[in-house]
Amino acid sequence: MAVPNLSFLSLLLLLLPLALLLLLYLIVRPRPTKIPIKSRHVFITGGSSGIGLALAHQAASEGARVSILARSIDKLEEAKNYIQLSTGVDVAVFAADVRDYDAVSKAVEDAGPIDVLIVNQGVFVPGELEKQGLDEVRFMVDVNLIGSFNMIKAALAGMKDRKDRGPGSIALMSSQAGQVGIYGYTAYSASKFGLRGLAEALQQEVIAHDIHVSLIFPPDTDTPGFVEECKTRPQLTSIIAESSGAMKADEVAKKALDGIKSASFFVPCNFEGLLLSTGTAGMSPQRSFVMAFVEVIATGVVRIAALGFQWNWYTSIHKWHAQNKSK
Ligand SMILES: NC(=O)C1=CN([C@@H]2O[C@H](COP(=O)(O)OP(=O)(O)OC[C@H]3O[C@@H](n4cnc5c(N)ncnc54)[C@H](OP(=O)(O)O)[C@@H]3O)[C@@H](O)[C@H]2O)C=CC1
Ligand SMILES: CCCCCCCCCCCCCCCC(=O)[C@@H](N)CO
Repeated sequence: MAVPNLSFLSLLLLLLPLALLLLLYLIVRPRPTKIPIKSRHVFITGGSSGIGLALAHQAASEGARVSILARSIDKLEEAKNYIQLSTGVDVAVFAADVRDYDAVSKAVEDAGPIDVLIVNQGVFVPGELEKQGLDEVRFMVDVNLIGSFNMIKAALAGMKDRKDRGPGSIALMSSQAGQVGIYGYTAYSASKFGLRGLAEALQQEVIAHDIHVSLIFPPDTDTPGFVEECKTRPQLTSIIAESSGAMKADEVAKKALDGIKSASFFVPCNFEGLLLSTGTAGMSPQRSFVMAFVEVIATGVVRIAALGFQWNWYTSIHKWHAQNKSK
């Protein structure tokens, strides 16, 4: 009697996950798709430094027509020369501040219709809110969040009008601090969490036009901006951010471009990022039925890991305060 029961049980154990996989395969929306890069117009904001420059270099190497936008014309020219020397590709440069809608509109108009828009510009001034001026708070929200609205708003009509030029992409550079709030990043995290709401709503609005939204979540990344940030970063911010290690700009750019090409909505960049994306999947769209399966199966365990990280971070915070009573 025990033998048929056992084989029935193992059959069930095999069939249940298969049935779940089949169900998820049938229901995941939007449907998976691919975004080609070669011979297409890739427009990158903040493309003169760090992650944006690495993205511009990578896209140019893959045969894209690349445009970069940032404020400083000197840094733009330097980036242009560097990419020209190492890939032979001539990159178009546009000097504009993303906070200036008219300037950004003019740049988009001059650049011509965009196939892949990478909204990557960002500023980060770390510090406890109590010590931070509201001008600094506004600066981060303006550049990181409102600047992204300006950019998308300026490019959207032209992108929808692509006709038969193939699927389009709008990618937003968030941060792991846009998935979990981190000490010293009240304004920065708020600006990056804002991008998630923007991205989720926008994806629903542009899917009928074959435009696909990606949200990229890098950990600390070695860039000129990061070197600057580290000069004033609170010790506790560094202690907590270290949980996810650090990456090179080229590594982040590669992950980001791969994520854009596979039209992934969430684009984590390292293993901790994969855990973080699984743990914060919530109501975000998921195109991959395999990743959806991982999310469904792993959510409980990942939540335990998340609580473990919070335990560790709060322990560090209490310890730090005990050792620095005067501050
Ligand atoms: N480095 C890191 O640790 C991480 C970075 N990120 C995010 O990645 C993105 C890029 O960061 P990173 O490469 O480190 O930054 P960098 O400071 O190295 O480069 C920032 C780029 O954005 C441009 N930029 C800044 N402000 C504006 C503005 N108002 N209008 C137009 N362009 C602007 C800069 O040029 P210019 O100054 O001439 O305008 C530059 O090209 C940011 O969104 C950041 O939040 C996410 C996670 C980690
Ligand atoms: C469920 C388990 C999760 C496990 C992993 C959690 C690790 C989170 C670490 C967050 C680090 C945030 C760094 C932000 C970097 C950044 O954006 C600044 N350098 C400014 O640019």
